Amino acid sequence: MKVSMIQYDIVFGNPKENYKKVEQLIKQAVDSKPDILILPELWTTGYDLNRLDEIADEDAQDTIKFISNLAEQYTVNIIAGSIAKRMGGKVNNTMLVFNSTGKLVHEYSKAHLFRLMDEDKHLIEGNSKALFSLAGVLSAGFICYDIRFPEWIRKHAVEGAKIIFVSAEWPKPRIDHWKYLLIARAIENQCYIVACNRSGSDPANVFGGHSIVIDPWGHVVEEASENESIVTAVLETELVDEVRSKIPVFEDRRIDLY
Ligand SMILES: NC(=O)CCC(=O)C(=O)O
Repeated sequence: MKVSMIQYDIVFGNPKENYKKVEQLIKQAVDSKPDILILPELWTTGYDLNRLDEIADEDAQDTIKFISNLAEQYTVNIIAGSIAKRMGGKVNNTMLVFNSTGKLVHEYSKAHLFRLMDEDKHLIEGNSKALFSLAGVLSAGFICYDIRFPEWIRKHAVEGAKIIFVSAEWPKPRIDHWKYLLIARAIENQCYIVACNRSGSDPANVFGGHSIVIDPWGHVVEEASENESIVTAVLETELVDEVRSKIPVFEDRRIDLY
């Protein structure tokens, strides 16, 4: 399986400009014939949370139409990062997953809100699971701060997820946490990690890039620099079963103790 991560500099608070930019980047990315494309967190608005009244996507309708058309046009599965989705006056940070016919197959709203970037003041947390099947592989998709909660990721690995996708806007000052947390999640869950961060900056933060693909042994398969880039990697999903049978950590858990 081939995956491409679209690490780009999100235009602050401007969904129209971000749609234009993402259309160009997706057109570029499909040249390397990936099975799955992934975008960063809150890619239509960035962290312009004070203006969500104006710029959140009502019921995600604009984004669903936009990404669904691109997925169908290029026959590619798209994990459309996350967007600010308004429903009934409340806004979630929601990941949207489309298959290669353009069908929306899964939605997940960020379960852990990140107070340091004021998410708790503007957004509501999600309550649903992150598991989905795409391109024939059982996977799970999380959003940024979620990766600091190993129990949440483990729950999905135990239920069979072989690839953990992550969309993020992770700031540069903690980019070492980003890398080490993701390597730890790959090793402890014996799965692939495909994690797409943004690059560039907004009025409050500089973001760290370094989108990354990690294999089930914890080895880095591909890693971006800090700059805008599209990074493609090949995943050998059989490796997940191989590692899980060699060191059967899921079976060896002491669920009677913890
Ligand atoms: N957008 C986020 O959730 C950022 C999380 C983060 O920076 C962290 O250190 O955790």
